[in-house]
Amino acid sequence: MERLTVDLGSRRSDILIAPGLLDRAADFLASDARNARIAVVTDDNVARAQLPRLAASLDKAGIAIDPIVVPAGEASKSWDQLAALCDAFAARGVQRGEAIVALGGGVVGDLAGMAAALHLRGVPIVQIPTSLVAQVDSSVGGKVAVDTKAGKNMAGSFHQPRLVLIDPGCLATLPEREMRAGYAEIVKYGLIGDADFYAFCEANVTDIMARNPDALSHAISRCVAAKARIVEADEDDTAGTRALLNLGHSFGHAFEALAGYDGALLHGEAVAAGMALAYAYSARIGLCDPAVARRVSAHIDDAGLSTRIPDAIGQADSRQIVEFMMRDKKAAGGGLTLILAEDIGRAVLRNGIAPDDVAAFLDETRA
Ligand SMILES: NC(=O)c1ccc[n+]([C@@H]2O[C@H](COP(=O)([O-])OP(=O)(O)OC[C@H]3O[C@@H](n4cnc5c(N)ncnc54)[C@H](O)[C@@H]3O)[C@@H](O)[C@H]2O)c1
Ligand SMILES: O=C(O)C(=O)C[C@@H](O)[C@H](O)[C@H](O)COP(=O)(O)O
Ligand SMILES: [Zn+2]
Repeated sequence: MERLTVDLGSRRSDILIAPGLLDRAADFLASDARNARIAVVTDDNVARAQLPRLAASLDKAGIAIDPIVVPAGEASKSWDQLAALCDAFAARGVQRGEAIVALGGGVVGDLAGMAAALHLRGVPIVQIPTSLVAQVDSSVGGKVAVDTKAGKNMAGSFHQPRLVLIDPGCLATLPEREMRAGYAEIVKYGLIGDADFYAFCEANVTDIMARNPDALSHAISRCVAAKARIVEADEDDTAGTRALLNLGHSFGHAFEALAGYDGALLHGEAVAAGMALAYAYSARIGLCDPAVARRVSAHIDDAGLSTRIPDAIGQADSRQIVEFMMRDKKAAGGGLTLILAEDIGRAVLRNGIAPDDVAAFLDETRA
């Protein structure tokens, strides 16, 4: 079993990674139960595919689950579901110090984490990520949020998990499309700061997608270790270090908002296109070699992900895309703030980018 930590003193997270870990989850959760019960937030897909494994492990330890099941999909990252979860915690009498377990993908993790941050002004959260996005990215680092009319994750907080249990075996039941979407966040870690890992991705994309245990475990642990170091350096995303994890997200979040959170466009798909566009724009302004941008685009394409403005945004034009991008959480001062790139493994934060220039660039990519 691999053990990693996000060392933030009293907000420290322990991260355990091992195939089969879900079947041993009770070994790590016993202290979180009260009156031999524990509240588990999940979604309806994961309730079918993976909850029975968690329940069996806890049952052996004499602990019963109080399942709270939300509908699968991004639409659940809403004010309504957040309020319903807070009410459910209150109805179950969840007390301070008693941890909530989030079993699922990034939607469940972000939503349950947000509700845990609010209930009684904060109860501990244990993340058990079951999607690739969640295992390589969202379960670590404490960003929790819901989507609002203004855009993706516009109301949120930081609520570090006490514990993250990552069982790559959970991915056996994850649909292919979700695996591909998760791969986008894996590639991101190579692009922002680790050219060797990016080369590993290029060479091993087929094995990762095929859920080859060695390739998958290596990718998960490299991403989680990288994220742990970034979060330790800049937990609250104010120093410009954590912002690099947002590569592709300014474009991507705008696409998701315009597509409407109905499943037509997944987060990872939006980020994949956003990363290709961030590199293409970097080449356009002379920040990186156009050959580098083409290499990134070719790899994203090889992984079965689109590098273009998604059809799911319908009739929305470049101005509307840029309007959402202006509301990005990274925005500071005038103009757009984007994560751009000088090379593979060298992402940079840039402020004051002219919105008109980005709109013109987007128009060109559509032509
Ligand atoms: N907090 C962060 O740092 C962070 C990082 C990245 C992404 N996110 C957020 O995460 C969300 C995307 O996460 P996601 O891609 O996991 O989406 P998701 O939670 O919707 O999960 C994807 C789909 O796979 C299903 N699923 C999950 N695990 C499964 C399994 N083992 N077997 C069968 N089906 C399974 C889910 O039911 C869902 O239908 C977005 O809202 C994004 O903004 C947050
Ligand atoms: O953990 C982070 O920091 C990230 O940026 C990881 C992203 O993959 C993730 O999608 C995150 O939720 C985006 O954060 P936001 O602050 O842009 O909403
Ligand atoms: Zn993301």
